[in-house]
Amino acid sequence: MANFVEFSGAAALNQNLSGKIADALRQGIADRGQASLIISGGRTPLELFRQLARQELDWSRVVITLADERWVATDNGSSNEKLVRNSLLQGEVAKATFIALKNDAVTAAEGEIQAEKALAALVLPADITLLGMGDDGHTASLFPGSANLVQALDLHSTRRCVAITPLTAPLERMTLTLPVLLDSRRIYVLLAGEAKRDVYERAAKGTDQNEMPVRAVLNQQQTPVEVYWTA
Ligand SMILES: O=C1O[C@H](COP(=O)(O)O)[C@@H](O)[C@H](O)[C@H]1O
Repeated sequence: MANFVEFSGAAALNQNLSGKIADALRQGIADRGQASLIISGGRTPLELFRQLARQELDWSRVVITLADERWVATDNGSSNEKLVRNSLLQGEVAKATFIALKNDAVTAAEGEIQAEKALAALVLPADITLLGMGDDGHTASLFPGSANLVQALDLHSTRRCVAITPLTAPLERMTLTLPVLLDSRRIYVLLAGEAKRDVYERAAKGTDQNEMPVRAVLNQQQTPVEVYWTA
């Protein structure tokens, strides 16, 4: 079960979490010569990414990828890659290796094979996986009730990514699969606002992963999960 940590404000949370992520990456570099970081998009992590970009470490030894991507052009305002390029992959962090999930295929389903090939460069286990959560209980792009959710949640699957068409949100997506998301030394779930806290509490009580896929991350024993929340 996840450990819930409440902060007095976004500034305190972002300062704490950017420091923890940077420390974990430094440790990965010291122990193994390289580190890997899986991050989410959406609105919540923007300021965290700006603070993380100021952390001093050897970013050239870090591989970064997204937990999920919306299948839009990378200059589209909904692109998670665009958000990450503008907020995190700046200055020294531009030396990191970034693995994009979006490619030139017209649909995410058509882009799966190419995205799988790109993800072969992702060193697992990741040092840190940073996830968010939607009001519908999705995390990454594991959306409730979506057609490919069973494949994406399959812990025995060797697939690294799966195309998803959400029922509860616009845009086709590419998501990392559950076994990849859990193949991490530590997972942080970053939440802001009372509404997300309510959703989290509902998710933490139940077991149906099809209804709230974030439960597959919260209710597992494989990987330590910290839920970082602020109003
Ligand atoms: O669509 C997405 O939503 C979740 C949550 O986003 P937020 O805007 O509420 O922070 C995000 O974690 C995911 O990466 C994104 O693609």
